Amino acid sequence: MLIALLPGDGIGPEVIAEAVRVLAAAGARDLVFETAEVGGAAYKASGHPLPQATLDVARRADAILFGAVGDPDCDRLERHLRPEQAILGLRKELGLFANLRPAKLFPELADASALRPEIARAIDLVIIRELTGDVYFGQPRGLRKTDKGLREGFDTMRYDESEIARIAKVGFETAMARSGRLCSVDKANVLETSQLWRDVVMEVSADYPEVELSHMYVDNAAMQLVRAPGQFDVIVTGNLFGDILSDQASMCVGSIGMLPSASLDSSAKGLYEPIHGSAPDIAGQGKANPLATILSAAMMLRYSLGQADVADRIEAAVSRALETGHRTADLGGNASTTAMCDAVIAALG
Ligand SMILES: NC(=O)c1ccc[n+]([C@@H]2O[C@H](COP(=O)([O-])OP(=O)(O)OC[C@H]3O[C@@H](n4cnc5c(N)ncnc54)[C@H](O)[C@@H]3O)[C@@H](O)[C@H]2O)c1
Ligand SMILES: CC(C)[C@H](C(=O)O)[C@@H](O)C(=O)O
Ligand SMILES: [Mg+2]
Repeated sequence: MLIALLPGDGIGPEVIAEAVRVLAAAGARDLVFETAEVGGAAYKASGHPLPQATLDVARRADAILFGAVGDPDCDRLERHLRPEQAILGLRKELGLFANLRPAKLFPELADASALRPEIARAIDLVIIRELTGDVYFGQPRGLRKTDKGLREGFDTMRYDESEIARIAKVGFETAMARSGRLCSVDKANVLETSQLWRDVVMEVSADYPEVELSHMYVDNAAMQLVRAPGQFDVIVTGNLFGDILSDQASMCVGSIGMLPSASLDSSAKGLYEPIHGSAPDIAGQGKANPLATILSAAMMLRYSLGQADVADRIEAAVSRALETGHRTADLGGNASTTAMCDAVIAALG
């Protein structure tokens, strides 16, 4: 099976290298890797953040393991040349509309959570974020001058009912496979897109009478995630709200360096990446927590490669490595990126 490795920028290459080591040590079967440049690294090498050759490898591959993109050197470039366009382009071009972001507290990390340990212990949820629509991709957008000569920026938040229905189905199916509870998060008290979102989610719910559906406004959801996260099992939400809530959820389980993700199309094809970015502030220092990427690799084995047994072994090894006290700085420890990965490999047994 062909895996496209897209390390990207900043800490991306550091954490991808560790995930590849873990895949080998865990006995993942029949993997062939092909590495390609993406993001700021690709821009600097070839003038485009998502070169055609990279897109071609991503299309040919059975799964994609992605590090992170984002480079301060590129912040002043025109938007279409910025590194972040690469991940947005991959999601859109490959039709990866369903983004699964599980947040589960490893019991050993109760003290690393931003929440009180007794609250943090209850966290085992998944955020299902719509990934190819919303204000991220809506047209028109741009910068212009108003009649008064003022600079004005504008974006368009939009969803059509088919986009909402297909992500809602992923939410309901996921809820069926878990506790049977689904919370749809929107801003239907203000936004037309959210009113449609709520209507369509309710329509789809008719096909899932076993699922207990609730609705919550996103501002309240942000508050409830901190107040009583144990009430959530599956959250389904739009692209922008899901982006923000998942970074928040990561601190509830200890660190942004802990949250993996799967971005799926309607088949088994997927892109797997940590939810964090290129972290330029710690890049090149051996400080990055590799666990989000290692756990993303485990998701890849489970969802795209049919190797759930190996995925289970990796997740158990992460748990054991944490139990034995190994932690990177974001979790309050002093293990380097490589030492953290060594601990996971040792725990594979
Ligand atoms: N999918 C992606 O590629 C992706 C995701 C988010 C942000 N970005 C990009 O990354 C760049 C930096 O963005 P940002 O600073 O807002 O977010 P970030 O996630 O890169 O970093 C936020 C903070 O978390 C820390 N952090 C992140 N990952 C960590 C890890 N694995 N271990 C330890 N600490 C970690 C960083 O050091 C930083 O202090 C920007 O260019 C942004 O657009 C890319
Ligand atoms: C880099 C950026 C475009 C991206 C997003 O907003 O989707 C990131 O924050 C993420 O969460 O994957
Ligand atoms: Mg984000």
